[in-house]
Amino acid sequence: MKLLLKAGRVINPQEDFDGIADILIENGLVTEFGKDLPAAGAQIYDADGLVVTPGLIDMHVHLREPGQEAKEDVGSGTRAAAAGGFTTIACMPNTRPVVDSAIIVSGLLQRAQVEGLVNVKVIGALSKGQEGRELAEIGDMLQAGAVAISDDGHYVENAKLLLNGLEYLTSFGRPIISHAEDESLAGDGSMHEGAVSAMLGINGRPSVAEDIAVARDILLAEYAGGAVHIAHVSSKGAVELIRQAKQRGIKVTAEVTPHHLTLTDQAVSSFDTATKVNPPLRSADHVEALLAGLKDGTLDAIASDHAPHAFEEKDREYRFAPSGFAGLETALGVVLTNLYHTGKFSLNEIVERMSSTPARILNLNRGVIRAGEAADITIIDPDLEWIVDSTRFYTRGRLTPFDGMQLKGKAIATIVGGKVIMQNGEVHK
Ligand SMILES: NC(=O)N[C@@H](CC(=O)O)C(=O)O
Repeated sequence: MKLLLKAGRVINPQEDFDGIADILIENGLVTEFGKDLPAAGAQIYDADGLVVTPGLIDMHVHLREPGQEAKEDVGSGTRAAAAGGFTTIACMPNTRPVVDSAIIVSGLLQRAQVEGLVNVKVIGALSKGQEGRELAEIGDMLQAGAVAISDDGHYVENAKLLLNGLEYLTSFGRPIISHAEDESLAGDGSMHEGAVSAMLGINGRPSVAEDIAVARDILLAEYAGGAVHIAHVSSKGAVELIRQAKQRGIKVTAEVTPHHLTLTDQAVSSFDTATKVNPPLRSADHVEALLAGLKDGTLDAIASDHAPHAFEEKDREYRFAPSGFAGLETALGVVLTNLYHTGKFSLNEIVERMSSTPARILNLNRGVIRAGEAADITIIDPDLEWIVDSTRFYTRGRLTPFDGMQLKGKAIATIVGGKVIMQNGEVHK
């Protein structure tokens, strides 16, 4: 089957290309890329007026399999990814049981083959059971196909364990992804510690909890010569520490979420548990620092931290509700509305941070449109105005702090391996 994407504005940061072009797809691969390609025998997708990019990649997703399918599973999570314009996602290991052995990695990859609509990459746990005591079967998991290692959802309190992990991973060229919030400081808090938490009478998770953890992780990475990736950076102190570490040549990369880039702790004033997330939504000065960090390359990638929970779990008093909310179906719209349409970021900068860069960090053969490579492509209407309606989400965990918001910009087609799996918001399969 041949598919010709006709006359779209192709933004392909890896090749330094931004211009009108056609893309010919055959048997799952991009075969030609250029002007006025012959249409003979091909199905045509008219991309005139649309933006065509390498498939978006979300390197931080909770698919909840195995064991927590009431929140999400591979089928519902990858449908949500397709709806949001993502062609590849990497899933976190804080499941039940934890993804801490090769057999679970293989099982999950097999499930993804059968049930997954988009490419699923697996991140294995750093410690057995994510208990922070003993290293998990890291080498075996990487051999089974895991692309990174993380105890996400948990702070790795034991510095020796993290150091051992970093040293061990140097021989594999894969990063440890760190959930950097010191639990002794943040543990009993439900939101950012500051004026708003004081007013609401909710215990806070202070930004210094994140700063301390990031500082320690950077020092350990430097000492071990290993690579650390800081997940969901949310504090201005963390941004500055990462900036300095990069200047010193330490192997540190970082991601930031659409919600931390756009919302503040003011959102919690509603006591809506859809605003509860780890790390928490912080004050405006932190948001400013995150935007500056993303702009100057201190923060490398945008990742959703899609963390769905069942409605009844979130439908509780603020401090008892679990942290996290759905992110895959709003990520691109939130980013385009707040970063592109405000003139702060170019489309090229956004595509880089949502596709090429996560591909580089996870060492994936993706994030570029090039003849001979897999035809994973996202087609975006940057000017489409829409209202977030969580009742129409594909994810099972439908809570989001963006519900009801008017956004501008949306993925209107998702192509994975040459197959159009989402068109105009409808996911096929
Ligand atoms: N980010 C979140 O708020 N939640 C994550 C776990 C975590 O990172 O705390 C989840 O798995 O639900």
